[in-house]
Amino acid sequence: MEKMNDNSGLKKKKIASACDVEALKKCLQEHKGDYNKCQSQIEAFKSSCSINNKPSESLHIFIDYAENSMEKESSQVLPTCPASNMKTYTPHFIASPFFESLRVSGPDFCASAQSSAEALLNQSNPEFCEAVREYGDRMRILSKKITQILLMCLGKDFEMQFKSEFSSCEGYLRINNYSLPEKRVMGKEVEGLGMHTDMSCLTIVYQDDIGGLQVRSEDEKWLNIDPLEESLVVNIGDLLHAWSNGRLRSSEHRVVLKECRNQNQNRVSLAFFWCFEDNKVISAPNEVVGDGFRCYKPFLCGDYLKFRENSERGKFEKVGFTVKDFAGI
Ligand SMILES: O=C(O)CCC(=O)C(=O)O
Ligand SMILES: [Fe+2]
Repeated sequence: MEKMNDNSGLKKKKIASACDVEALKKCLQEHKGDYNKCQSQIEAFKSSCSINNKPSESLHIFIDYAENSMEKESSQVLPTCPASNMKTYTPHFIASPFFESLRVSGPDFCASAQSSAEALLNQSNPEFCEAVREYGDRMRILSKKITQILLMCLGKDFEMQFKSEFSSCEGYLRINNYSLPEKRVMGKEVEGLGMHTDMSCLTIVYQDDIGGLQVRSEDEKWLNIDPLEESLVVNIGDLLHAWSNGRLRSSEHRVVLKECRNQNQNRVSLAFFWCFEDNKVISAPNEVVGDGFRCYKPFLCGDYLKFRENSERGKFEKVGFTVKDFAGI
């Protein structure tokens, strides 16, 4: 029997601080990152450290607003529409005939949302601005926490790299709107967004209840990532893939437009991309490469983004260019 030696005779229970990740860290280290073996620590971490990810009331206003503003935009003739010159808006046919997207950038999500609202609708909307700010700020906090956990999974003391390598990361949000094709061939899948990897460290996706997101497994099978209430999807992007020398694998994914009961319903998703700053040189630290081969040449983050912007996009069955094409050795 354990000896109690403090005055009260009771062993004091360690109370988890706001975000005490020690237990999880220890478990992941002991089991070399195998999270299946750390379920109880993960549950404890979730309850002590998670932020409330349930889309708030204001987020619904924000999604409705985004849908309405994009419907208005897409019904206009693009060459005469002032917003068609807007760098933050991706109209139909750029990535896919059924996809359009509005970008809102940090660190000041509110200001960015405000200028998009003004350009799209010629009016400001404080509610929209506030909802985007709240969502963007929460996603930034969540991205940092997830990155810290991923670094722990790489091995002992890797989270020490967080401060020096990731502290200048910033995020941007894409509000994606997928319309459904009017004519459909039964049983034929329709491409909403072609196969691609994200140009981020990581991406956090909120999808509505329609579904359609698919991720390609290592053995090249497409897995449906079905919407789950109160859940977000996290993808590792190309920047973290290169920084970790391929140990954290960038996910190949796409969006399939499904048969839907209500054909008038659009699919909406919010993708938050957490990225290195443009002028960061991305080079896997020696500790990360270890005894293995270095797989990527050091490169400037902004140069990779330019390369992707100017190169062929992914198709339904073929992934577009990735960091392997740009910096692979
Ligand atoms: O709409 C989705 O579920 C995913 C969107 C996506 O992959 C992207 O915007 O990069
Ligand atoms: Fe993506």
